[in-house]
Amino acid sequence: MPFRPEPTIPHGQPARTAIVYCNLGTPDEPTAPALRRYLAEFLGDPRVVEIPRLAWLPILHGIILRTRPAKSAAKYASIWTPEGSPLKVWTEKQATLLRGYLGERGHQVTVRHAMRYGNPSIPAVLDELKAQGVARVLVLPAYPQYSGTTTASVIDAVTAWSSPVRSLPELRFVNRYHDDPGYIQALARTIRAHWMSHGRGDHLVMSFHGVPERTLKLGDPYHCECRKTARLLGEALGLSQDRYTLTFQSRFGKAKWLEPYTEPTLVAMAQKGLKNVDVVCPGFTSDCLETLEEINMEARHAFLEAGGQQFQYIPCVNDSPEWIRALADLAERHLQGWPTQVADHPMELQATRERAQAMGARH
Ligand SMILES: C=CC1=C(C)c2cc3[nH]c(cc4nc(cc5[nH]c(cc1n2)c(C)c5CCC(=O)O)C(CCC(=O)O)=C4C)c(C)c3C=C
Ligand SMILES: [Fe+2]
Ligand SMILES: [Fe+2]
Repeated sequence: MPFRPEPTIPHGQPARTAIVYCNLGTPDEPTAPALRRYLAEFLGDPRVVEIPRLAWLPILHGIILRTRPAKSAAKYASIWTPEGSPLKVWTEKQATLLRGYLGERGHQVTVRHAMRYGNPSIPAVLDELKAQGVARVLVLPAYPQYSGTTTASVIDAVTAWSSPVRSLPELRFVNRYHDDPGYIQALARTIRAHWMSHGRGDHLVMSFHGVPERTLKLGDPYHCECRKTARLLGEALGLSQDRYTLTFQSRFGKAKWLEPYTEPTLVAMAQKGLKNVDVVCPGFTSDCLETLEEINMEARHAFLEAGGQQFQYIPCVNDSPEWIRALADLAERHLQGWPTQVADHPMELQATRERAQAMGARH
């Protein structure tokens, strides 16, 4: 490891450093009331819908929250698992595995997951960590590409929590890792493994969550970062530019969003004679409604209806070892300078020295 030596902490001391791995959040149940609560919080966030509050809140509460919750609940019901929402299941699993990886590397850190909307909320997790005496918190969003709508909103939630707190832990934020080699390799390996076991289509569509086009004009780097991820992923897979296409999905509302849109692109491809397509969603680090329902159900149906013959959905990086290793590397880089390495136990050190001396080693 090329890292400089870090201060160590004695054995048996509580971990005073924490990582909060933050994802978007998901409803507690696939029901209209649970969806109403979740969507009210999500779509009430001024980072997500940038319409003046006075105009937006009556539309949100008077129209959208009367109709959308039931429709969205039916979609969630179609992907729900016995353990709950896929986004929740994967996010929890990723945090557990990250804790294990970092522990194996000798770091004494608490790893918790938190959700920007819904539960466990960012303030609830931070309150708990503070009560445990945690002195340093690394906030690691589950979003590789920075967007004001997602990453900055996580930062808002943390700073809103911190503003009434007198004695604050040290805080660090990871803003982006869209071009991180570990992330790109984890994506490339997931895709190659899928090709090896299921065969390869004639074209790869890389579908990212969209944002309103206006945010690009206002300086949001999201579009740029999606393009860079797509280019690096294409290079890692050895694909020429005509073998893959970058698209944007999940448009919300009437405004223009980033183009090209995923589903119309797939339909146009099928109409032009493309028979076999592979679709991957590199901006999503865990499978969720937007990948399992919107892509693997709705977009699949549209492609096949338009004349396509085979639609292969390639799952997200989820709990793949390459991805967890990439997350651990990323966390390790951002933890630098914080005392997280557990010192070797003095008794064990002594025993090792004695063994080495008995074997004739020179110190
Ligand atoms: C990956 C990054 C994401 C960006 C950027 C993003 C922007 C964004 N989203 C909406 C509206 C909705 N998104 C919804 C679901 C959803 N969005 C993301 C990620 C990003 N969103 C994920 C991972 C999910 C799935 C959550 C899950 O529970 O599985 C939904 C809710 C579902 C529905 O009712 O359709 C909405 C609404 C906007 C407006 C926006 C940027 C302005
Ligand atoms: Fe979204
Ligand atoms: Fe969607």
